Amino acid sequence: MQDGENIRKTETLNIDMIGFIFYPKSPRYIYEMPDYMPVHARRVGVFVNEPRQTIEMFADRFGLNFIQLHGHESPEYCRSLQSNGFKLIKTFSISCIKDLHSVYDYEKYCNYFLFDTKCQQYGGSGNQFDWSILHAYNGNVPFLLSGGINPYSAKALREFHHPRLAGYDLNSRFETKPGRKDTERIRLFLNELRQQ
Ligand SMILES: O=C(O)c1ccccc1N[C@@H]1O[C@H](COP(=O)(O)O)[C@@H](O)[C@H]1O
Repeated sequence: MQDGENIRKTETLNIDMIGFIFYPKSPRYIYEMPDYMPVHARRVGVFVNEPRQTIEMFADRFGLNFIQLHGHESPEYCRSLQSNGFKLIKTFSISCIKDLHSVYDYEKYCNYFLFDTKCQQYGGSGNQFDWSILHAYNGNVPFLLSGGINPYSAKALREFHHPRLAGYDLNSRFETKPGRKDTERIRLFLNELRQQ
């Protein structure tokens, strides 16, 4: 998210985490702190194949609680970030069961995994993948479900169960424009999601 007032409003919806995209090619890219930063929601920084110095600089500047690695970062790189005190969310791009094979190499170093749709531009595609592929994931690390989740996804999400599912990542399908969330759309969606 990019705008202070928009962040403040979104946080009132009892969101657990709010994300900041530090990928320069993204329309959501941010490099200066907005005039309001989340207090209750955890701050997540999203990086794509960045060197450690860049992650450290933004983590310090934005007071990040989690680092989301959305590129081709290796297990060794995750190990080194973790040993420097970072809490990690490692993204895996999914289009078939084979895409889950490498996740187990990252287990020791990550607090969460994030399963997103495989696409050309790393993330923010707005497209969903076949969530049933995730039934093949039998690791211990909890995961966040991502990729094109939209205001009409609530029913399907309520019907999707997995013992390690820890949360949902709402991005481009809940925006008025890149980097700005439609808080009313999120509020209605959360109400529907929480229905029995
Ligand atoms: O949103 C972006 O611009 C972005 C760019 C580069 C890497 C990740 C990015 N966003 C992440 O992509 C997923 C899925 O988003 P969507 O729902 O399909 O729009 C999400 O984790 C975002 O944090």
